Amino acid sequence: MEPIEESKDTKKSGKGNSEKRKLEANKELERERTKNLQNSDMPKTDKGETHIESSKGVYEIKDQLGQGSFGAVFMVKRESDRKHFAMKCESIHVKKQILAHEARVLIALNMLNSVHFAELVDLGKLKNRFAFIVLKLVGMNLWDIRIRLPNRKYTLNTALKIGEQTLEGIRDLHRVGFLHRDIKPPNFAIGREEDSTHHIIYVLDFGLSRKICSKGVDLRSPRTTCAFRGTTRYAALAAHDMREQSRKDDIESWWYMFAEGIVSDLPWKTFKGTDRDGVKAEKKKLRDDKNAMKNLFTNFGCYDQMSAILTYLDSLSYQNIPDYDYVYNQIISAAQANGCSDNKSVDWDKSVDYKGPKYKTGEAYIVKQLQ
Ligand SMILES: Nc1ncnc2c1ncn2[C@@H]1O[C@H](COP(=O)(O)OP(=O)(O)OP(=O)(O)O)[C@@H](O)[C@H]1O
Repeated sequence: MEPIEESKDTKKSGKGNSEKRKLEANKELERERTKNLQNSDMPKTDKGETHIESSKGVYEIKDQLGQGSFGAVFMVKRESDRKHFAMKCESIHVKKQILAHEARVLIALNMLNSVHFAELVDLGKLKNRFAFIVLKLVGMNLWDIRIRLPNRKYTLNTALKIGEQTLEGIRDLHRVGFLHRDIKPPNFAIGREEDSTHHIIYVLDFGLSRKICSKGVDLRSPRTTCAFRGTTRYAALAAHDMREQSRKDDIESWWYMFAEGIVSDLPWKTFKGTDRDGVKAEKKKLRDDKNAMKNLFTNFGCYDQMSAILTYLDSLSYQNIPDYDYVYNQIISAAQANGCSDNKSVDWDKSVDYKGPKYKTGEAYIVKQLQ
């Protein structure tokens, strides 16, 4: 699989080469040590630790679904009703504990009743080992779906429907007062056929999310400088410039992800995650050189709309709340121009009409009672 070059949460260093190498080697050792500690904190199914208990119920650990810097994610079965869920476990040896933060974001989102977020069903702790949250189980992520398609390409109809749902998901996250700050295809997944949610797209992973609203304040004041947050390929220009991100920057990252869904290969596809300046230059070129934008989208019949969205996003400043409905209307305009009807099937389920959720226009931008 072609990996997405990651570049998260780092600061550029002005150190000399040998010092840098030494630092890197030490960091690598430390990472290895922490990873071993973290692994030993996780449930030990091979040693008979097959059940995890919370105050609400008992979960049998089935398969491991994924691993991250935090610990691991398991598929579990709830004993009481034999339903399957995902259990995300965070070792106590993780330096930056984020699970409690993720749980807070999910609780706010569950109150919103948006379809785009996995329900948080339980949470708990195993003393001196790990904390866990239990979530609705979702299906394949958008990255894995695309790279399994012929020529790793979505049809335009599918790319536009994904654009519509992911935009709505991000808007809803903003409505409860959080930025995501790591918008990328692996952080969105479809639901599962078993519970008929496989046409719904869910937003995952709130590890880098940041609370931007508090009582009576629609947006926190920006810090003068920030560490880079996000993934180079999809990072907004503000993130490249180490500036504070706001709602518009999540939507700019969404634009790069959306554009990739349409054309498959972004001009900076082969750049390494560490080459942030190179990627930034390519992103700037899309703005400065009309032909670059034209060449990217003309064959896909949506140059006007993609160009209009990016021009609009670039006109926004830190404080502005984006007009999500305007962006959505551009997607609809592209769909109409290219004969993509509302129920035309999507690439991951070709045999039936599409029955995914429709974007709801006119929603309140900020849900005050959730702040
Ligand atoms: N609700 C879920 N249902 C099914 N699988 C899940 C669920 N949540 C997470 N996973 C799986 O676990 C993996 C890691 O989870 P998640 O994306 O939340 O962690 P992460 O913080 O992104 O990890 P990383 O450190 O790699 O960024 C996902 O890629 C996915 O495969």
